[in-house]
Amino acid sequence: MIEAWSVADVRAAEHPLLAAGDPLMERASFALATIVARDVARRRSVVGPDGGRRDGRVTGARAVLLVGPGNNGGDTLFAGAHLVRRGMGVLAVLASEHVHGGGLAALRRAGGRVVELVPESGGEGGASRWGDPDPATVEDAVSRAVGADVVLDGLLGIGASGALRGPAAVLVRRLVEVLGARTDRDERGGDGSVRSRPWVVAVDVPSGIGVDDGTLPGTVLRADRTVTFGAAKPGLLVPPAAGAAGHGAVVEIGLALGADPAGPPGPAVRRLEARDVGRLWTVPGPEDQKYTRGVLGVVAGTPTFPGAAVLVTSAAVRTGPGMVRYQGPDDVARAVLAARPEVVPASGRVQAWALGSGVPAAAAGGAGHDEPDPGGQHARIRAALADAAGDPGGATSSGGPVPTVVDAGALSLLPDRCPPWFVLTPHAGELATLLQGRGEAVDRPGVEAEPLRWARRAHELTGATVLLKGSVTLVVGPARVYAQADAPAWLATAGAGDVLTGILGVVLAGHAARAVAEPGSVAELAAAAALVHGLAAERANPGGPISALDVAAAVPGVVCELVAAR
Ligand SMILES: NC(=O)C1=CN([C@@H]2O[C@H](COP(=O)(O)OP(=O)(O)OC[C@H]3O[C@@H](n4cnc5c(N)ncnc54)[C@H](OP(=O)(O)O)[C@@H]3O)[C@@H](O)[C@H]2O)[C@@H](O)CC1
Ligand SMILES: Nc1ncnc2c1ncn2[C@@H]1O[C@H](COP(=O)(O)OP(=O)(O)O)[C@@H](O)[C@H]1O
Ligand SMILES: [K+]
Repeated sequence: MIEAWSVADVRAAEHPLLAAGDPLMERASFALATIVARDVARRRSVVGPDGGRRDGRVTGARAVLLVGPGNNGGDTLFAGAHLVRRGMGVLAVLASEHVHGGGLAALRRAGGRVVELVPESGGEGGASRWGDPDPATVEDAVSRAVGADVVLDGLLGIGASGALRGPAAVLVRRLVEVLGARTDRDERGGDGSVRSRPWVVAVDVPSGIGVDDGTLPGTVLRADRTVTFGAAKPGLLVPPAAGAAGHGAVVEIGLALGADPAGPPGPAVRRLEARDVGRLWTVPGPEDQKYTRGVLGVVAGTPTFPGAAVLVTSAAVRTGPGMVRYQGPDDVARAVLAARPEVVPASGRVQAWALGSGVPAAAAGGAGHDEPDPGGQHARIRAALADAAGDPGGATSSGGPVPTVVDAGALSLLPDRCPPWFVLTPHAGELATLLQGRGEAVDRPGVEAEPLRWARRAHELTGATVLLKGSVTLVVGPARVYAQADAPAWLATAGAGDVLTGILGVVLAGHAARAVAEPGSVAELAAAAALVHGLAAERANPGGPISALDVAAAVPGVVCELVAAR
């Protein structure tokens, strides 16, 4: 599991170490330089006599450091000194009135070059604070950066507030413009020697991201790699900022995060990895029979949208439940059975529900709609929601509350308050509609700009666990947040969400008692389902187009590998 800690928690953990004189910056900058040198060697790899590639030389490679006012700039300058000692040509661009004095002195001693960023007009005059380094205009600095092998973004770290300001902001905007015009295809010629884009390494975080909330308050230089110190930060996992972080590397610097029982309750954001999910998968034993393994009840699809019912049930059957029961109009049930003869088209006791995929939302206010209840599915969903909440008077009694996936049209049928074992699975547009219905003024772009904030808000307003779908799937439940980024972008295809509904339903059915008794566990189960969904999408056709049904077909293989590796 990757654990991301808030800025406040990182600062609190750093405090006693700094007070004791621990050389945190030395550790951080040495590790940073080691990773940068390794990346540069890989990027400069050459074809050997045997035809295989081997790492190239670091000596002679060029690094440009973008240096801001704080310790983030300090880390970058010290790392620059290490890179000079490894034979690299290093140029620091000072983008701030003040920079870390010790770092600057170390870089100079090592033999690194320094320029001071000045406004295009030539500056306001006055002596330079940095021992008269050469002035560099934004255009100079950009052309140096673009021509380098590697650029280290050390403008701002966890001390950032809001968008980059001042000359650093101008520099980054221009650099992004120039780099944006170069495609990844430009990177390497056939002999491996052509590089028209430098490798960009963000120091601790890409400068100017919302470190705790994952927002992008202004232009940010997208990194190919982020080397982060002590622990991952939420903004490296949460969109949209996560998209600027590239590959991750966490450098251990001795912070005892999570070790103090009186300290913070846990990481701000978590990301499950494959081995975590293998461990929590329910594997049947000899004593099991179909009813002990978990039965999933599905209410999905309408005569107009029968495909969703086929997709939910297909994915569910492929995920390994004891049984899948389907409830819906006869012609939809026939389509389900034609695709999946394993499905039982009758009501009965279930350990989890999957509701609403392919069912239109109820019209606001209810009355006056052409077809107020398409195929009778709204009535079935209402009954199932009451059953799931533990209402004993319902037509289908499961004998107690059961965990439930609430997708698509079922989101419009929720009660005011839900138990945390309801998992709402909106995409950004559906989340905006749900929030509008509860008095929030937010639209789809608003949700996309601040998905963590709005998923949290939906959790607060409804009480339910909220799984917000997207390239990174966010799950917010009681005291837990997960950010899963397991899926290829090819998964953005109609019906993919229905497949997730089926997978998640079966995961919940396999852990029904725990989900109800320990509300905190529901978010983890939902994150696990998102991981399986994403891996199945990749496995369905690595690197190419996929159909939703192909994702469902790939689930058994993914589960098999996860379980075998635990
Ligand atoms: N934590 C750890 O364990 C370790 C941390 N380490 C390193 O320290 C880094 C944190 O250092 P830091 O506290 O000096 O903050 P950092 O981000 O470099 O700069 C703050 C300065 O930027 C300014 N500023 C703020 N926003 C701005 C904006 N939008 N646009 C322009 N300027 C802005 C702000 O000015 P102010 O807003 O206060 O006027 C202030 O002067 C951390 O990321 C890591 O790299 C490691 O060395 C080892 C262990
Ligand atoms: N850019 C992307 N990269 C990876 N996965 C994505 C991306 N965009 C969407 N997804 C995933 O694809 C699925 C789409 O679901 P949804 O929007 O509900 O579609 P549908 O309702 O047609 O099934 C979700 O699981 C979502 O997380
Ligand atoms: K940075």
